Amino acid sequence: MPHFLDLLTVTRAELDAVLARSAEWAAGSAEPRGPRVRIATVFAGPAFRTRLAFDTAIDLIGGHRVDLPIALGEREPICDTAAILSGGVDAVVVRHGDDAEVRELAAHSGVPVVSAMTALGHPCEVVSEAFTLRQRRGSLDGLALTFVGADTNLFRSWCELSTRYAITVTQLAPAGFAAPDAYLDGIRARGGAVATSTELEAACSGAEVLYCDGWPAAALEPGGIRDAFQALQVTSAVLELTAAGGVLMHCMPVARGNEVSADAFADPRSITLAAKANLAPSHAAILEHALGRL
Ligand SMILES: NC(=O)NCCC[C@H](N)C(=O)O
Repeated sequence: MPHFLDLLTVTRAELDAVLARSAEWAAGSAEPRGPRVRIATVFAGPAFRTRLAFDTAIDLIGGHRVDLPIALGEREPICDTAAILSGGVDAVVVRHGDDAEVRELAAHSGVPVVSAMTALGHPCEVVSEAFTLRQRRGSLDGLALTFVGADTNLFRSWCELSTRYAITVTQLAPAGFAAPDAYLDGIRARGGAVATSTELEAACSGAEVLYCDGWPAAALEPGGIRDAFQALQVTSAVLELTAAGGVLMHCMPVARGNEVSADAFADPRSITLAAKANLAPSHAAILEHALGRL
């Protein structure tokens, strides 16, 4: 079953096909393939952008979206939810914090399961951001990306992508917020190129992409940790350190004045909003991949 739960269990060839198909959807030149499908969405939280993107994506590929306001694992065993979904829809898109529970759903599912974010990964978002960068520079290979933030789901999906393309991912975070060495070594063992840094200038100098995530909850309180994150804020001056053509991307929602200054976010080098416009086309391609249509 071609589930889409992370970027380690898809091949580079499959990702290439997803990116190529994303370009067709983005250009408005694609037509749905195959018969009409029914796709369930199970989203924890508001998931504003993700709902919008998947609703559009499902519409693009010729599907009907069945939005299910259920909380995975809350009222029945996940295997029972999986059994009902398998009989009722052609694929399931799920946003749920507990990564293991999403994998449990997939393990029991007779239809493809696509992760629309867990605490450990955000593969669809990163594919969409990567698609945006590929459109700009022609290829992903050779990309140097500095991830500004804690060890988050988005950071991990970028690390995973670095095992599929020649991307170097450097995490810039205060001491104590770097991803564990065991995780980073696992990525390296799979061919990924990952590093960590606590030094703003060193980590951002020459980067092609500064990718920001929001602060962890602990950094929102006044005091030491907040100050440590504040010191790594991406400002216009930090953007000046990047390589020629360097860009800023933010996963959103953005907290201006925290991880990024208002002027840096508004800078023409911030391609965040252009990237978000690529969510629907790339998600359409991911769904087609999961449905075996690429
Ligand atoms: N565009 C998005 O889906 N953003 C998600 C925010 C990611 C953040 N690390 C979170 O887990 O809340």
